[in-house]
Order: sequence, then C-alpha cells, then structure tokens
Amino acid sequence: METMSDTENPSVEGAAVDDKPTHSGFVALIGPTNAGKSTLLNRLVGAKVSIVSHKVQTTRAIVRGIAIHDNAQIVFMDTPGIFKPRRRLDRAMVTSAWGGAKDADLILLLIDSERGLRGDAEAILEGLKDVHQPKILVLNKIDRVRHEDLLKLAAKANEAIAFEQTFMVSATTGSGCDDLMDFLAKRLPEGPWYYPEDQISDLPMRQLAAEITREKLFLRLHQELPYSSHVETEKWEERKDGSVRIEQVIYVERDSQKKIVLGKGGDAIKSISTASRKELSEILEQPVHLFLFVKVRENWGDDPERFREMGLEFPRN
Ligand SMILES: Nc1nc2c(ncn2[C@@H]2O[C@H](COP(=O)(O)OP(=O)(O)OP(=O)(O)O)[C@@H](O)[C@H]2O)c(=O)[nH]1
Repeated sequence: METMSDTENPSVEGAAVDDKPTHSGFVALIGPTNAGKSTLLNRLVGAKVSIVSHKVQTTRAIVRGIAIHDNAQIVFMDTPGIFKPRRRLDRAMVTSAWGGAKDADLILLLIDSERGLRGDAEAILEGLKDVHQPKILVLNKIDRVRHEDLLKLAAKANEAIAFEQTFMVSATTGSGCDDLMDFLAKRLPEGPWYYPEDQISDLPMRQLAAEITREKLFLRLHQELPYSSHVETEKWEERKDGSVRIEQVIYVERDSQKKIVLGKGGDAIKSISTASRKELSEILEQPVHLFLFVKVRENWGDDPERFREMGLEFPRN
C-alpha cells in the first residue's frame, strides 16, 4: 500500500500526473433520517462503508468514505441522522452530527424530495444557519417525484438558506450523482490528498465488520428489532492458513429481543451470520470464520462506555 510519505505518489507533492493541481477536503453529509445519506455515500464512494437499511437511525457514529474523482480526493463524513433527541444516546448523536458539520470544508444537506421540508428537515435548516461553511443542497429520490415539485422544493429551501448550489439526484439510480461529484471535486480546496489512494475507508476493520453484521441484522429483522441493538467485534485472529476468525457479540436490551435475534431453532442468527460472513470474505478477500453471540445488556443506551466505543461524547446533562 502506498503511504502519504511515498515520494512515488505524485499527489503528495500537490500535483497529479497530468500536472493539474490536486484538490482535497472533507464533506459532511447532513440530513433527516431516511433521507438516503448511506445510500448516497455508498454510491459516491463505490464501496460499502456505511449501513443502508429500511430502519431509521441506523447510523450512529461518524464514518467516512473516500472518493477519488478527477484530481480530487473527497472525504465524506456520514453524520448520524439529526432528529429530536430523547435519550442521552440520541442527544449525543445530534451533537456529534453538528460537530461533524463544523469540521467539514463543505456541507451537503440531503433532503428526501418526496418528504420535502416537513419535520426534521425544518429543524436542520434552522440549525444550519449557525454553520458557516459553504452549503450545498442535494434533493434526493428524484425518481419518486415530479420535476415541477422538485423545482418548488428547491426554491423553498433556498429561501431559508443561501445554498451555493442545488443538485437533484437519485442515490439509487445514480442520476445526477456525476454532476455532484464534478462540482465537489472542483469546489474543494487545492491541496495534497489526505489518504493513500487505495484506502476507501478509515474505519478500523473491526468496526467495519461490526457494521456489516449490524446491517444484516437489520435487513433480516427490521420489523421486529428496535434500533437499540448493537454489534461489537470482540476477537480478530488472523490464521496461518490465510483465513481470519472473527467473534462478534450482538447486544440487545431484553431477553425477548435475544429470542428474536436467535430465531426459531437458530434460524435468524444463522442467516445473519451467513450473509455477514459472505460479505466480509468478499471485502477482506480471505476466508472468514464468523462466530456470533447474542447477549442481553440492559440500558446500554445510557452507558458511558458504549459512547466511548462508538467515538461519541457522553452528554453531561
Ligand atoms: N426511491 C429511492 N429510494 C432511495 C433513494 N435513496 C435512498 N433511498 C431509500 O431510502 C431509505 C433510506 O436510505 P438510507 O441511505 O438508509 O438513509 P439514511 O439517510 O442513511 O438514514 P439514517 O441512517 O437513518 O440517517 C432506504 O430504503 C433507501 O433504499 C433514492 O434515490 N430513491
């Protein structure tokens, strides 16, 4: 793998092979839950770094995907959904999301154009007024709405905030995504790249592996399981034969949830495990032996230790 200090890597010197200057920077994706942030991130980065599921509030900690487009390296910060906080964990997520926005070079506000500005979107627009970075509006799910409604929505949002640009995209079909990337690549400041070219995510592998299992868990059980479940990778053992043994614990809050995760005769856990193992071995390009355990841990949503593990700050009030 090339490193930033590798003199062979032309980007380190601030100029790419064709002598055009390199650009790089951080882009925060902000938006109400279910706006499609994870789907868009996966499309733009071209590799799975975040969870896509039908369940709201799947994204907890900030994860990043890195896209290379023309001479630019675009580092995306996928923020947790911003919504009205109830529990402490929820409040930490909101704080973390805004924190992410303030660290970024550019802010992308992603709106589900079918839902428009109702509910959380309005609160986010309000919050964005205090954020000074350049803001870009991205209307998503354009495959679901009429063009004239899109134009009305764009006008309304631009009345509330002075967006530098408005894009209309569909994260699922990819429509409009190239234009967005062209813009971001040019708009980010000139400068050397932050990460080696072949690095797609700076999420530690253990955490990425936990995210993958969590995704399978939600995909399989999204009707029955509350989003309060959590996956941790406890052991990671590279073996001489080139395979890896991974042990993960799925934490739930109640015994009844444990039964759901296990399923009848272990059906559910088996299929979650198979799906996760398959994807992990594709990503890691090595055979994976995956062992899943289910444990009940009550009120983990109020446990400071969990916050630390997820890279969040425990709120004091
Ligand atoms: N029709 C359509 N559906 C989309 C599009 N983008 C995302 N979706 C769907 O919208 C739902 C939510 O997408 P996610 O990417 O999980 O949304 P998110 O903003 O990351 O959600 P949180 O993690 O809860 O913040 C999923 O069912 C996606 O398949 C789109 O462009 N068109």
